[in-house]
Amino acid sequence: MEEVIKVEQLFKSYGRLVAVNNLNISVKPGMVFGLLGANGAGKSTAIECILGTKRSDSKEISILGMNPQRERKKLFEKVGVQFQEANYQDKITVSELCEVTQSLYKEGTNYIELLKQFGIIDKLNSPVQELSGGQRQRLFVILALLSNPEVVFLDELTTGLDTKARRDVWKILSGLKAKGLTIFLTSHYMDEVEALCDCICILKHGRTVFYGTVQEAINSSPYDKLEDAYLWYTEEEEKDDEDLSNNA
Ligand SMILES: Nc1ncnc2c1ncn2[C@@H]1O[C@H](COP(=O)(O)OP(=O)(O)OP(=O)(O)O)[C@@H](O)[C@H]1O
Repeated sequence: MEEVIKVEQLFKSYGRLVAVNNLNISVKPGMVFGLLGANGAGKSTAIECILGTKRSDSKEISILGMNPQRERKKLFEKVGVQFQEANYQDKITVSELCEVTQSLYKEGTNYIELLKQFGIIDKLNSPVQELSGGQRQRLFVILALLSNPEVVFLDELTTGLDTKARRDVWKILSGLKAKGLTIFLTSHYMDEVEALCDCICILKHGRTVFYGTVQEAINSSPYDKLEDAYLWYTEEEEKDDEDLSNNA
């Protein structure tokens, strides 16, 4: 297969607000792809449209060659999704939530091993509600990996994690990538993007303002650090707009 994720001319609006405007994405097997942009740029909307959980207009959207709306059940055996907040029963424990989630899939992976890798094995019998924000975040990444997926979508992967936990998550994901996992992530942390992403797309008000590698993003900007280049891409248009209005 040439592309694990293919998106052509994706448009999504909420009433008069155009949240995603002509988005094109191509993710090859084993690649880590990062969708970046400020709050409200359209990242979560784009992910939901790609996964088919939100309706959109597009020329084509496919994951592993399948249409996410038409081939939902088959597709979700092979696709992991990390939710920002999962729905779970009040008193459910970590092991119970892992069991319930795993039971949704034909093939599963060893969640005990994942809990160990992600450093929350001591919480096995704790209610999910009693986990700290960072521990819960790690649990949601684990849940996304339980089906032993070929591709995983991670929305704001390490938000709320401490420095060591972030590094640990990066290491685990790099290991999974080495085994062939394709990863689609969103992140607000440029160090994370530099550590993980082979290709990035920067959105601004739903439009793509940069698409390419981290190095290309830096090279095409006046800066030599990704964070500065990223801010330049996301702020430049506003400067132009201001110039235009000043000259008007
Ligand atoms: N259900 C909705 N109805 C109306 N507008 C929405 C809805 N969901 C999102 N929006 C708007 O669409 C735009 C894109 O939102 P989206 O959540 O996709 O951004 P994001 O890039 O994921 O932001 P963040 O980094 O804050 O998570 C925003 O202006 C948001 O207010």
